[in-house]
Amino acid sequence: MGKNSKNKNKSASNKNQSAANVTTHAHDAQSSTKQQQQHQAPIKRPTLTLQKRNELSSLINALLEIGFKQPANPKEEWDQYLEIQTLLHRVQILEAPLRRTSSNPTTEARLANIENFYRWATENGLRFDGVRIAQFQGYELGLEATRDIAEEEVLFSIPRKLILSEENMDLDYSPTQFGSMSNLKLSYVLMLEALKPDSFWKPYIDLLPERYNTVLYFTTKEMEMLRGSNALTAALRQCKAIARQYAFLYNCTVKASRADKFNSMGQTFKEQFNYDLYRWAVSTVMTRENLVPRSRPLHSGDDSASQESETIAALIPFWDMANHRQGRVTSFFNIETQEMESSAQFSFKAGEQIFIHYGDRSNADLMIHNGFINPTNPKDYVCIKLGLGSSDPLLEQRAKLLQMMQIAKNTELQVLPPPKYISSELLAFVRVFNMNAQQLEHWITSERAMDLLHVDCALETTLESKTWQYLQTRLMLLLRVFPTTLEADEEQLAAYKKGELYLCYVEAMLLEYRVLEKRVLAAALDYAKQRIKT
Ligand SMILES: C[S@@+](CC[C@H](N)C(=O)[O-])C[C@H]1O[C@@H](n2cnc3c(N)ncnc32)[C@H](O)[C@@H]1O
Repeated sequence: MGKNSKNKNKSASNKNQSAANVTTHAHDAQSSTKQQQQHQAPIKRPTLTLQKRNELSSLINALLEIGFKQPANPKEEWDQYLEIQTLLHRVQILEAPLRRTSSNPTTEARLANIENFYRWATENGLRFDGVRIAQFQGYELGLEATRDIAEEEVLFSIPRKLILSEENMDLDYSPTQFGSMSNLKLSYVLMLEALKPDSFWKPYIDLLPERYNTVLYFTTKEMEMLRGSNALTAALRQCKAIARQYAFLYNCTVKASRADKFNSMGQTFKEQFNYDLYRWAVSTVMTRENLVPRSRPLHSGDDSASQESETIAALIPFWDMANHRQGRVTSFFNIETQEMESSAQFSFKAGEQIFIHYGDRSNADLMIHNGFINPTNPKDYVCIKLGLGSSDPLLEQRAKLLQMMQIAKNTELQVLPPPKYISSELLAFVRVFNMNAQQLEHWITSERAMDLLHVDCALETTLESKTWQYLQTRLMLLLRVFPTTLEADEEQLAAYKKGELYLCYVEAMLLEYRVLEKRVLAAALDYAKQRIKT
């Protein structure tokens, strides 16, 4: 639920939330497109030879095998990533003839499709006032105020008919193995529509970027820039998960058994599906999705309250042209009108860019899933891994005390930017980690275990100093594993900003991300040092 929503008819629209299950209904728009489809002469598209298909099959098997292998250590994780990239590169070479020719390779080309988009969107119920889509340096497209706009003023409303979700999937002719993988289903729907020459959604798809800056588009050299960073594992896992999903989709569509039903579009999909198309669709979803309530309850007899609480991932044309600025969520799905509504989170002057707030996210999360970072992110944090040793004789007691504070014994905890530095859970974990048997016994039997979460909790001096010593050492080690120092990175970033050093968008983002992560760790390290002195 959106933090600023009190209206029970409005369902929140925070991009952070995860999505839900499958439905049995398709949109009206979808079925009319289906009818048109049946009367259409088939388009001649390139297909792959049997030999290439066989080669692809063995690459798919290799991707699945490595995709399910758990790496034993960071080196193995990195090596797996390199192996997956090599396999995907070979896949891309084999699939090259299937690549979609995009009508929108540049921002200017996207803009050339804008009149068509407006016509389609307004004919189908988009209402907007004082806003237009425009180009902005550093953002590609965004929303611009065409007049002065007051805070809270309604900017636009988008009807359900213009919202693309898994509900547009024709379940009679779709793979049954998708289960509750909402993002995968939405990506599948988007790919189907992108392959249809006369899709209802074509004017929207023609306005989308052709490629993205998400981790799926990083080269291995770019990924290497994250060496030493706490974001590396999450970035590698994301690439691995998407490679695995591609192989899974290949098996349940291209290599589907004869018993599986596919309509003519499904047949086209079987021939045309390729990794590049999936990477594009998944990145479109990752960078632009929002959550909306299902249009109909999943089970008959469900009331509107359950409809409201069950949300699914969706693409919302026009709304998804807005860029992010930290603030508050001001987009809601109005259950009564069945429209997505957005109001202004600040006042805007004519000509200014209108930003919306996507939700509170760390820079690592923004970089991995959205392909940008926020250099002044007040909600940033750096996740570090902590765990109790299995040979620790006090393991059970420590785990018990941690559990009393709802902290897992193997977990990731947050280092925060000033003025907080160390999250409550991180501090409590390190305190418990450094306790002796007597201290553990004392805190387990006391009713004040939660006090350990507070920085000013009264603790024995030796325990308090061991805690801050431990944090100091850990933070120092985290900074040391980076191949470059903070000072060297700061210098490079300054040179880039002065125009003395050329970096592409992703390289500059990665360099700045590294600087921001190191600044958070270095500030927390200074803080830990101060705590030791006092
Ligand atoms: C929902 S789309 C917004 C429209 C997008 N700019 C376009 O041209 O289609 C989200 C994407 O916009 C860009 N973006 C959004 N907010 C940004 C910001 N504050 N800084 C840089 N890029 C941003 C990122 O590429 C992100 O993945």
